[in-house]
Amino acid sequence: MAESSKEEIVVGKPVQELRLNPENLPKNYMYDEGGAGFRDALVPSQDDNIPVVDLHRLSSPSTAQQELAKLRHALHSWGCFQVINHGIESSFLDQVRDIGKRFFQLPKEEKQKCAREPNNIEGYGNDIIFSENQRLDWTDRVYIKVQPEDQRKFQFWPPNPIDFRSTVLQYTESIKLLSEVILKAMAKSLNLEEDSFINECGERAVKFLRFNYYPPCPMPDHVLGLKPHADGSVITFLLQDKQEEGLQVLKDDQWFKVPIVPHALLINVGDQMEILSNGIFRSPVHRAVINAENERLTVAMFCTPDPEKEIKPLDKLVNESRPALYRPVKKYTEIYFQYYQQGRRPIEASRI
Ligand SMILES: O=C(O)CCC(=O)C(=O)O
Ligand SMILES: [Fe+2]
Repeated sequence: MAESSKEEIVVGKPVQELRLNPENLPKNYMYDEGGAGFRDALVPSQDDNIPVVDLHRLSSPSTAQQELAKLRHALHSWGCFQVINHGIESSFLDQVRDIGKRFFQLPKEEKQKCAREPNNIEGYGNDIIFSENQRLDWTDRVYIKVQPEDQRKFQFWPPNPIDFRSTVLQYTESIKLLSEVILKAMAKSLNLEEDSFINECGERAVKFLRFNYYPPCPMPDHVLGLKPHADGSVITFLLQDKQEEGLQVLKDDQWFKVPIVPHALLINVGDQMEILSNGIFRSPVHRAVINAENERLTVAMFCTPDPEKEIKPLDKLVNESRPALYRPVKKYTEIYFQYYQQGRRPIEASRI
């Protein structure tokens, strides 16, 4: 087998095409050890469920403290939470899912118009293949940088569906506002100045949007939609599929199913937030499983700092009893994908 390199060695076929030939699934998609285990994850108990944080309660003086305590607990124990009453209309969230689904239904030639280029993640495509023995994910994607505005590369944005661009722009604005509310609340939950995390991200903070499309798979017990990973972001907003579950999160060495909460967005702590919070907030390892019958589509918005900013534990969270647990990092997104495709966690390189 070839050693893993930093160059893409071959551009793989779309997963949507592979599924039409189930007898010949490439071995890189197969996990022999899978068994029914992949899809039999635990359901969180009522007493220790993935917390649901209500933004109305968070902004109302009589309930704010209780909700902040819930948020802090969520970020420390699960590293994720579902947010409700976030102000984004459910019908608009449906529209965001819908433009994604309609894109993946287009003919191949139409989708190829915004195909990613070798060694580049932006555009329509799937895993970058760095080595022959790399495990591959059963997913096709559209991955685009949506902020800062002057870094948008519209050649990688689908020209079809016709309302793709306007919907994405509106969604980006909504998430930008919501992310500020969430980052302020996260800072307050640690008794920090409310702009602490926002300032660390900088005025030229970067947001990536990714549509993850998981076609039905003939071997769902031996193939993963997305291999175990933690996000490289500060925080990630995940709009789940309306019907199909598939996301699992690792806690105390066990996989738990992440339920679908109607109208909610799931928020994940990313590695750069784990570093900023000096490990108080946990960037959780998660994965996506698939099924034989139905497609699944999710939309992830990764909020990341200006890559020129150095990210390190906030001074106020470092003291004698809790020394800095991470070295400073810069341009984390660039190293992230190399590690990801090797099934490794880039945060290990930063841990002291
Ligand atoms: O599709 C999912 O459920 C998970 C997506 C995810 O983890 C990601 O895009 O990083
Ligand atoms: Fe993720």
